[in-house]
Amino acid sequence: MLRVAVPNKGSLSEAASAMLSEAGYRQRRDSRELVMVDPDNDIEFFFLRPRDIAVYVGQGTLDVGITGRDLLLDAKVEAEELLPLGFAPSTFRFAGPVGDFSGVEQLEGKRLATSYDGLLRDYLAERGVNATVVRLDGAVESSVRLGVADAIADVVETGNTLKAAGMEIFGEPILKSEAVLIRRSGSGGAANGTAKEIDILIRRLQGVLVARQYVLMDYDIRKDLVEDAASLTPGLESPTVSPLRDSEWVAVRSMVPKKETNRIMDELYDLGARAILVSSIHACRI
Ligand SMILES: Nc1ncnc2c1ncn2[C@@H]1O[C@H](COP(=O)(O)OP(=O)(O)OP(=O)(O)O)[C@@H](O)[C@H]1O
Ligand SMILES: O=P(O)(O)OC[C@H]1O[C@H](OP(=O)(O)OP(=O)(O)O)[C@H](O)[C@@H]1O
Ligand SMILES: [Mg+2]
Repeated sequence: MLRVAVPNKGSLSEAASAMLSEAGYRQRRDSRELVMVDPDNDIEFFFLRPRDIAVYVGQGTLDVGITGRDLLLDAKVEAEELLPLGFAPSTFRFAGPVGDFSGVEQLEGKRLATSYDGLLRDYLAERGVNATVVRLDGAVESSVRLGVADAIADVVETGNTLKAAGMEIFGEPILKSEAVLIRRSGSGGAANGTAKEIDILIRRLQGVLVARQYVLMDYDIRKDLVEDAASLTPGLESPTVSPLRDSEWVAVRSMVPKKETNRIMDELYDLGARAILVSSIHACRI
């Protein structure tokens, strides 16, 4: 039975369970449940703190897990990313009181508060900056006002928390993060059964990602324009072209990135396509 770690609380929890449900796995109904078996899929879910998930997976206690890329790298464990999952995007950045800092080099000798000290120490060491790292559990934005630090390194999503604390970001982003599926490093040679189960999980999650990112587009076009139309909607492999009763025309079906739906419809219409229909993809295997 495959053992999978899922975030039990915080920014990743709901979206992770939603994605697993969409991929056809049973998820817990009560947020206090710590373990849940999905017998139909021969898989067991363990609901854990996202920060700890890398530790369990790194130790090999659990086969795979969902956590943040930033949390994975901060934990410094023997675990690696298998698949980015496209939710919980964030950036790990420096911030300080408005006007105080403009670059990382100004951090020499300063005190920096963060909840991600592993990530921050690596970054400072790579750039040869000597600063004191103050490890805090959360509400890091308050540390400067309260005199514990001169600047911070923290997760920024909308930037609203920083703004409310009278701070601004400076320097290049330290890390761009999102939720990721992880496994123990070098477990490519895992027991055959487990490797196969992990492959199925990955394929199912990829199916959800594609269903979320693509739509299905159908349209009719005159036969002589089909090559131009196909270059607008190349699809993943190649568009399906079917004959119509009117032999001058064909019907085309293709997958299109959801974000580009309207631009592509406009361009197809200008080209001469008609009856352009868009439908969502419920599930798929690529
Ligand atoms: N606005 C956000 N605040 C915090 N983490 C976020 C945010 N958006 C995305 N994330 C990502 O979520 C993960 C952190 O999840 P975690 O549950 O530890 O934090 P949290 O939501 O701040 O929970 P808590 O503060 O209650 O522990 C990281 O990978 C982080 O990059
Ligand atoms: O850029 P924003 O959209 O404002 O989001 C980022 C903020 O959200 C998180 O805090 P959280 O609410 O988890 O509190 P915490 O600091 O106690 O973890 C994070 O640590 C930042 O403070
Ligand atoms: Mg937090």
